[in-house]
Amino acid sequence: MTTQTAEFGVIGGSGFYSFLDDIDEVHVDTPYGAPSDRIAIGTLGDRRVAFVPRHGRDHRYPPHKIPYRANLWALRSLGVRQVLAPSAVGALTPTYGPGTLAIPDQFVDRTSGRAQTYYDEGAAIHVSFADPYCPTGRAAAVKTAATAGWEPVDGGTLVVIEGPRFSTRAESQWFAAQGWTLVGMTGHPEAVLARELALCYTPVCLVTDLDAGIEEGEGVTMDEVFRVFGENIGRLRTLVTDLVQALPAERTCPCGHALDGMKLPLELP
Ligand SMILES: CSC[C@H]1O[C@H](OP(=O)(O)O)[C@H](O)[C@@H]1O
Ligand SMILES: Nc1ncnc2[nH]cnc12
Repeated sequence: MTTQTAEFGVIGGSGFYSFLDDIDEVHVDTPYGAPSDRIAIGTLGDRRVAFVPRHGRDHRYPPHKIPYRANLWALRSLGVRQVLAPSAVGALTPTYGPGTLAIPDQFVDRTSGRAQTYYDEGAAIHVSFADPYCPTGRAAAVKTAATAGWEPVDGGTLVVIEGPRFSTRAESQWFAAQGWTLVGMTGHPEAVLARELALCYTPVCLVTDLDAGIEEGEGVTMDEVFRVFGENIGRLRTLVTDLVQALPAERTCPCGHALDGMKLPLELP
């Protein structure tokens, strides 16, 4: 068992496999198996930060096979209470071109078959989830990005598809017709598992492509996602670095109270 602790967690997405310079790496085991990779722990100013790449450093886990439960559990067991979740997403509206930063405020789950709860035996636990993301984290992300000159899209709905394939044009047009604005593959169950552990969770979405329903070429490709992500990784890293330091150390949001009064069937780490 490690003696290392961190209060802030960052879960890196596609193309975001490392963070922080001077790190200790720890292996953390959980009742849900091993996380996606070793967890890197380091310091930003006076903040202790733990980083895990959700697909693994070698991108070995496709979105439907990511050990989401282990990742969130491991972060909490290190002391993490606030999680930032950078992610590559497609846009469902042509006004959000590649390179757009978006901090959605809602998501729609279109995944299937993923383990999405810690509470599947021993007691029925139902967390509130009307607003899936931390209000403090979202506000800080919007403000930090705007201050850095990267005006973000504040709000919108991320539809999370099962993948690993990208959407058909018809699916994509249907998503857009619902009023949903972004599409990704990892936002669920990551956000709800964070809520089930009473963690704050803030999405930081980088648009890498216009999804199939609005782009006129061959459709989204993996190469395109990685290329655009690579072009923006510098400013995304800077943003996440600034954001960790901008977040209040003491939580006043509702996230930490998600389990108040509930008789949990398991002991949280
Ligand atoms: C690499 S193409 C699709 C892949 O990219 C996104 O990953 P992440 O959310 O971890 O940045 C998307 O959700 C897919 O998993
Ligand atoms: N168009 C897209 N659909 C689903 N996930 C994505 N991640 C990045 N771009 C995406």
